[in-house]
Amino acid sequence: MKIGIGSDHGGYELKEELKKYMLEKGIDVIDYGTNDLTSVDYPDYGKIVAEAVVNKEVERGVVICGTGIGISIAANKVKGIRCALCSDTYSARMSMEHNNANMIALGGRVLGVDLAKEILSAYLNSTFQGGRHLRRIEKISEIEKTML
Ligand SMILES: O=C(CO)[C@H](O)[C@H](O)[C@H](O)COP(=O)(O)O
Repeated sequence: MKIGIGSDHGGYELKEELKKYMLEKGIDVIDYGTNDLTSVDYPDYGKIVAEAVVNKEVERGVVICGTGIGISIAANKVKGIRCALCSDTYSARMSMEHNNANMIALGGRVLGVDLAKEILSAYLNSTFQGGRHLRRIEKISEIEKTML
């Protein structure tokens, strides 16, 4: 599996931890920045990872800012993205099983590293269940088509 990861400065430290965690597990990771704690703007990183997912450079994306809120909002503006902000393992699993989320967002100032790893693992180890959930995902795509 190839995962794209990105963060602003508020998510940088957690990004580095999660990148190391995935690499240790043999997961291919592309890091889209940021590369240090210098203040940057989360929409830039939400967008670049979201575009990498939509363009199939990576299979799924992980984005991190201070709360995960801003970067998830930004990622969800890219057509075809379903980015789920997760702060517990159940939601992370459901985001894939029910919502087929192609990205998750995490809060670097909200989550401890161990919980963040558990959330990421729950997300990566889950698969979309299809069925009634597919119908609902398709309705989300229909909404996207009507957007101006
Ligand atoms: O998106 C956010 C808030 O909605 C993130 O938490 C940002 O990382 C945060 O806003 C950055 O704040 P800072 O005071 O500029 O470090």
